Amino acid sequence: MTDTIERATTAPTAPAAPAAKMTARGVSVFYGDKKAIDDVSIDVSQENVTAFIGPSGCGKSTFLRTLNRMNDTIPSARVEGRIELEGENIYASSMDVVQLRARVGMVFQKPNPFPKSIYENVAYGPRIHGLASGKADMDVIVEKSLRKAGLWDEVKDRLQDSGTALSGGQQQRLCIARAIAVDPEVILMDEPCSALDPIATAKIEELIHELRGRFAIVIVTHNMQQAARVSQRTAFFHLGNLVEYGETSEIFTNPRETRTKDYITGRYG
Ligand SMILES: Nc1ncnc2c1ncn2[C@@H]1O[C@H](COP(=O)(O)OP(=O)(O)OP(=O)(O)O)[C@@H](O)[C@H]1O
Repeated sequence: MTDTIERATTAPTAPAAPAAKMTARGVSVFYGDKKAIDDVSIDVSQENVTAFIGPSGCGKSTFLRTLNRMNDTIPSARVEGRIELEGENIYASSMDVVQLRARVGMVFQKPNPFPKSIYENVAYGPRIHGLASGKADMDVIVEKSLRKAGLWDEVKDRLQDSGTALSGGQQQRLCIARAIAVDPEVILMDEPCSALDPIATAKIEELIHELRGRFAIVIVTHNMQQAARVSQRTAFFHLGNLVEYGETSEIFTNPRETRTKDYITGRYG
């Protein structure tokens, strides 16, 4: 744990009360009769990387998925409460879910590029959202997105190769480029490094640092060192409850709640 604490204290500190990009108020999530998330309220800002931590099954992924309505794809899932993106209720019947998921992009645990070329993986979103006016414009979007995802130099000479032929870490950066290509406001990452080796993991963590501020980033991680390294705000979940949410350095060095302390000191998890 010493390692965690040292890293946490050297992480950049969050500015005071940054404006919220997304707000959740009184959010509960049910799978059938089972309540997986109980009355969670949280703000997510653009300036900070926000980490969701907590033991397996505590509801981190469930709550993350409420932020871009990915739970809509699970028939038994039901969401109560209010979630706003820039003041707009994302569960309103007028909300276009395809647009919402472009504004709030997602990167999954297992890299999931389309079985298409590297170029097409990135171009697909801008094409369906009508963001490019022609081939030259699309080329610019693809290059910019791959550059922002730290992948351009590795793939610029083989853009027509299949995305699935890349290494796992490269595939994950391709998925990040794909999310970036539609110019999202928020990027949700659900354990984005859990299938990667330490070197590929370090590259994704570096990338998260670089993307911080341009996009609001929310990351679910099992790895407390990772939360301490990449985030400025940390939310600790336990049994569907949000136990504590605050500056990452505070959560790791001076948690207010006993349950948080027990978790970060490895007493359970
Ligand atoms: N599709 C689903 N149908 C029914 N129950 C589900 C579904 N997905 C998750 N759950 C349940 O909801 C609770 C929260 O699960 P969730 O996956 O959100 O937790 P988590 O903290 O992300 O866990 P992990 O760290 O293991 O991924 C668990 O009890 C889980 O079994």
